[in-house]
Amino acid sequence: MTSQVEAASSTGVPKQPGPAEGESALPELRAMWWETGVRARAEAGVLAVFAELPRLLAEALRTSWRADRTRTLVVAGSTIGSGVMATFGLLATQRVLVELFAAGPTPDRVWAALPALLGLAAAIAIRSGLGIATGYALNGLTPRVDCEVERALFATTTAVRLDAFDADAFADDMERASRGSSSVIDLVEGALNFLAGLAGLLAVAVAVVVIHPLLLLALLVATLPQAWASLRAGHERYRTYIAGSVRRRRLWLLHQLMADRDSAAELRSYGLRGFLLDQYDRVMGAETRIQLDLARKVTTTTSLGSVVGGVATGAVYALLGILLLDGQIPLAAAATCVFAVQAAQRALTAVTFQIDRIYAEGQHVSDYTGFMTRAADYLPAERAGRPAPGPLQAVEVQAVSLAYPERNSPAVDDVTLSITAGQTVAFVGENGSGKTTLAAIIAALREPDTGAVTWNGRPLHDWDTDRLRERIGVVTQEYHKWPFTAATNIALGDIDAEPDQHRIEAAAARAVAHDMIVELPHGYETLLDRTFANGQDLSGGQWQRITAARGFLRTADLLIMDEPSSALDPRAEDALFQAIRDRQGRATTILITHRLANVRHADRIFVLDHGRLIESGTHDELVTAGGQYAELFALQSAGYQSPR
Ligand SMILES: Nc1ncnc2c1ncn2[C@@H]1O[C@H](COP(=O)(O)OP(=O)(O)OP(=O)(O)O)[C@@H](O)[C@H]1O
Repeated sequence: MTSQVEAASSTGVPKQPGPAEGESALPELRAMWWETGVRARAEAGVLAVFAELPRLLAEALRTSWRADRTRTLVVAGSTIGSGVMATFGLLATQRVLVELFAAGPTPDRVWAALPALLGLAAAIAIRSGLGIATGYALNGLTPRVDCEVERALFATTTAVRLDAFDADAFADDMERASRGSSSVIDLVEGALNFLAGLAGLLAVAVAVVVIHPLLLLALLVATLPQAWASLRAGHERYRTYIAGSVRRRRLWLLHQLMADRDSAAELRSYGLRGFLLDQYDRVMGAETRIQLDLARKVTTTTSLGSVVGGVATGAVYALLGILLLDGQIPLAAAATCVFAVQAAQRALTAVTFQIDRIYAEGQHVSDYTGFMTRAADYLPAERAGRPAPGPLQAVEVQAVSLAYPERNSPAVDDVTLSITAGQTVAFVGENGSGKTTLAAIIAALREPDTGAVTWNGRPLHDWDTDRLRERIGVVTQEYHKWPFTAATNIALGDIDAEPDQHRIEAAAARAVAHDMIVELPHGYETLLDRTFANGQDLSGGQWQRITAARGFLRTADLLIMDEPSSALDPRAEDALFQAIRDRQGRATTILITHRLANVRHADRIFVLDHGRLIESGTHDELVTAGGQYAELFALQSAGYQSPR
């Protein structure tokens, strides 16, 4: 275990500031750059909460307005109306009390109070009605805001360039943004409830000032300590959230490792159960200690606030008594003020709770909006009016280089080559020599740092990217197991075309997948994901056949096949390469494989080494040249010779 820590530290990965006790045995996770800003805000204290409030409220109202104008207007109108009714209600209460405390026979006093009493009843009824209207409007607003925000997030995550995913923090950034997207509705609700609470407070303040201005001071004294305490408590909670960010990622990782299907077999065969449970105990131990510490701090702060608030309220009642005895205010005004203090305390509790919520959710929403802004840097440049490319005549790779972030040497280093229509060419070379990266550049999936790739003489980025990609099929080495039926898994290869069972089966046949699919419980309609009812999984080789079929489905001018046969049995491999050879002369294929026997028929073989193109020619030419290709080929073919 110690060696693991040493290994992690020796990689130069920066340590997290002050890892909690008990976690030290776990490998260090990277410090996240986006946490720096959030942490700074979390340190900023209660005043910073108020400083941010206007921005967050504006953000919430903007989002709400965009999602549903009518409902936003209903909520705003009801909120203001409700505030006005609250003021009216308190003033009516005072009027009722004045009439009831006046001199004269009781029936006369009741009759005199009746109009004010009716006014009070009307104010209460209207306020309740407005509350119901707000509830309905908010209920309708929730799904609309959720949809608007989530749709925008996915529209962005699916549009950004592939190199975004190489950037250090992008994946974490995206994870927090998706958490943030679900906070938007909380922010909107919090903001609307906050405004409602504020309207209630204002209403009380106005009523109190009308009765006696000095009572406003009393009101403030009675309510502010509690407000401060609950704001501090909220602040503590957010600080803990940030402090636990790295730990939560570790827990999530451990959940995956211990409860995931993919790791289940290795976990058992290597006996990793105890090791992983021990890691879990350490992280959870630290988490529990931190949560207990937080609970203690929060309880202390809120208790303190309650005690101070109670004393302050007592002082206010004492002040009222003095004013009353001194004849400064009538009994009715003093009694109304007691109601007002209680109403203000209720409104303030709601307001501070909402401030807390707005601040905490607002930070997550800032993660979301911040991500959307940063992700915009990764969106492909909009260049209107670019022409659609015609059928492939030639692809030219001109002095192309690409270095991944934080890598010292380029993955592709000054490569120049050309491919003409109808050719089958092969990229070969040792692991990490840059074959996949070069293919991704040719497929317009990655932009080179320097140099250019042309399609029929014009740089790739001068063509309409979508139309260009339609002419290119890519069977990737790290294919994805899409959780759809076998037929759909193949149809994804040409998703814009009408589903055509005949075409799908033909593509499957070329990839030696047809017979295997027919034998599945529901044939082409078998769901290829065990997490669904009646779902099935396939072997690695079977998945690879489906992936190749997906590539064959599209009648692509240029088909790039990256290690399409690494998991195939000899018969399937032979049939697959026969299908690839059938394209020769009719369509263009780039083949990436370590099985050199399969590239003998290629029109041209390009040999890469540490990103550089070191040899090219036909199989015979390269063998005669006696370079790296000849050496690798000899090594591989020696495995098939009988030992001497
Ligand atoms: N997304 C990435 N981020 C950082 N480095 C990467 C990334 N993808 C590849 N590399 C690095 O770039 C170099 C070239 O990788 P590439 O996948 O192109 O090699 P390859 O020749 O296809 O390898 P293999 O034969 O193992 O498939 C390697 O050193 C690899 O570690």
